[in-house]
Amino acid sequence: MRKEEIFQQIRGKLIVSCQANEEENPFNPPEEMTRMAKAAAIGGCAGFRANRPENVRMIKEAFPDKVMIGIWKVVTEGCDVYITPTMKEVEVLREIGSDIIAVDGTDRINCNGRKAYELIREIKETYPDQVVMADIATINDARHSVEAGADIISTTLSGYTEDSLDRYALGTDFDLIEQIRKEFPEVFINAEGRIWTREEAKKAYECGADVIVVGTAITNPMSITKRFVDYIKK
Ligand SMILES: CC(=O)N[C@H](C=O)[C@@H](O)[C@H](O)[C@H](O)COP(=O)(O)O
Repeated sequence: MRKEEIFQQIRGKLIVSCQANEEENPFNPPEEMTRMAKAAAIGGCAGFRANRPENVRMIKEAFPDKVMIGIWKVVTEGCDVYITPTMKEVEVLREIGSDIIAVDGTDRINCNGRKAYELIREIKETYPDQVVMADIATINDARHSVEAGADIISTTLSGYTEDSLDRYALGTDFDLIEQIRKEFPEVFINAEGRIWTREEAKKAYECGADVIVVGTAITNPMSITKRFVDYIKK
């Protein structure tokens, strides 16, 4: 899919992140995750975000016309960067039908000793037509990622990096969406991370997002249950 076509298909819509990374999660097998994706498709989502080749492949095969954001989380000891960290993962995700590939766009040091956002430039130099989403945590990350050539800036990592940990408790990072929109009026923004309600989804758009990704609140019954259980215990 071409970039313009992708943007047109997802602008103003909902993308559902279909991930069940915990071993004990009953939706962990790709067949189960694809079933979850089917439910999201029937509900009207415009695309998916999926982790690991087996999930990306199976969901894309089931829904070839919907936009797929492919990621591959690889955890390396002693390294904070885990979302699609190197070209090796990028090559595979491209092969199996990721319309968009999301990578870490922070300035943290990757397992290969380079800053994470530098991978964006490498992807764009090797595959100029590949649409790249930069998962960032701060406005500084957004600056680096835009300069490196990212097509989409996503708030995914706000609240999860050392320099943004204080954002976690605040829920969706609306301030960051606004900051990015103000500084980069033309950039395509994805709001992602801790969107739990329809009101928050709407607000993300009002703050300047072009698209939103919702994960846990839709596709993780384990976390949804725990949230209720913890709350009524209080
Ligand atoms: C920080 C990190 O690794 N985020 C991941 C990125 O793919 C996923 O674990 C999230 O579920 C996804 O971003 C959607 O967010 P939420 O589940 O909050 O709607």
